[in-house]
Amino acid sequence: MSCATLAKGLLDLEVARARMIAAAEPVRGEALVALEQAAGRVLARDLTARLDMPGIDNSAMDGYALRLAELSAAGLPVVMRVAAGADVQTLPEGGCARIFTGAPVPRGADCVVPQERVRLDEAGRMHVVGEAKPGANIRRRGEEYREGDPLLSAGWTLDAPALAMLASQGIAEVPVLPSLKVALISTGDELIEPGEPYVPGQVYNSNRVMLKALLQQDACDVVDLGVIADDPDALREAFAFARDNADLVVCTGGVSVGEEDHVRPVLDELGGLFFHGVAMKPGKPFAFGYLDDGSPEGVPLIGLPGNPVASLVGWHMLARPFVQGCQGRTVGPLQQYRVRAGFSRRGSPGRRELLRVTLDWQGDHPVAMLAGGQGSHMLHGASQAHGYLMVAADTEVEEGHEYPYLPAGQFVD
Ligand SMILES: Nc1nc2c(c(=O)[nH]1)N[C@H]1C(S)=C(S)[C@@H](COP(=O)(O)OP(=O)(O)OC[C@H]3O[C@@H](n4cnc5c(N)ncnc54)[C@H](O)[C@@H]3O)O[C@H]1N2
Ligand code: MOO
Repeated sequence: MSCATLAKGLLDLEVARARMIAAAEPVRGEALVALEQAAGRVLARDLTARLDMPGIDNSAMDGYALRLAELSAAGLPVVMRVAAGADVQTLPEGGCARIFTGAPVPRGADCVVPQERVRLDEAGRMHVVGEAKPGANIRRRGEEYREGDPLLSAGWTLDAPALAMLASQGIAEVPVLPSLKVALISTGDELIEPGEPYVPGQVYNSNRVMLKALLQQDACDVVDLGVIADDPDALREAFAFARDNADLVVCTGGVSVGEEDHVRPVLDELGGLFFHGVAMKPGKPFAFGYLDDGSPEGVPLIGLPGNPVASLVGWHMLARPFVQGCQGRTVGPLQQYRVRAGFSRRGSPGRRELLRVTLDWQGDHPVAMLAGGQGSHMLHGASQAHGYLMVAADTEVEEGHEYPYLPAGQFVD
């Protein structure tokens, strides 16, 4: 998108995203944690295999292990039985072994035939029905990787399959980067907490639980400072505490231009603003800066808009890539592919719009439909969405035309 089309004073979304990624400094240090505690954590060092995988030749099927050369119309007597966990034995000549999935293939056997493809005669001899091929159904030692081969690189996020692979190597503890400590602040005199009695005019604090969940999903340690009043002194005090007790400060609300919006002036006073205002809808008044802690740059602060969906979009597009960079994770480009719109809609002047949509897969191609109301205060649509349809500034959405679609799965990887 050309910058000429941007609303005045607003940064292009891709430029803002690139700035956030470039500004992220990975946390330093290393901690050894148990595998069970390591989900979502980031690997601090490259890991190599301790063992060949698989560790021994073993059977891929419940069946019979044999020497192919010994197969004849007379069949083979079943002379041994090997279950998973047994020692590696040698197959006596002229016989076959009853074998189970994962069990060590006896020395000498060169094929396993699944039990569905054999017939046992009255004398208990095994006959293969159909063809048997050399090496069939044997999982060879080291066929996946060998001792010393690279397994995972530093910066890898430890998800369930990665943890399972490490467990399969007998690894019980992993070296990870320290958790990012994030102070979370909600601002707004109108905010009440879920569970409190409803008072018309007051607003339940939904950003707090949303951001806590998002931060925790990304394995951050959250220092929740609760709600801070719309008052510069209170905000100053909260920012100073957050700066001294966290690696990053995230606050919501009070980041726009009204006289009740104190985030920007207090940030100017306690540190410095890096940028404020991004040409995206929702999420325009996104602010990023540093709180001065005496170091060259200080403690980063992200100011997300108060409107809940603006906060969510600001997190997905800009705050999360910064957090991932600070966690030592590699941040890739936004994943997108083109999808046809199943609706028409007027364009957003000067701002790229991120419409919350569902994908309808009933036809021969997916069609994006609006997931619900698109106001930046409308959480229902956001809760139903499968992803965002990204529409350039000043661009009308025309039914049947294709637009970039950003699947939501990329924001929880
Ligand atoms: N004159 C202008 N007014 C506004 C502009 C503008 O450019 N000029 N921008 C609008 C846009 S866009 C957005 S987004 C909002 C963001 O404003 P703030 O970040 O200052 O947020 P607040 O004013 O504090 O609150 C906005 C809205 O969100 C509700 N809110 C706030 N915190 C929470 C929370 N924790 N949980 C649930 N809801 C929350 C709040 O009650 C307000 O309804 O500014 C526009 N205005
Ligand atoms: O950026 Mo605001 O989020 O349009 O409502």
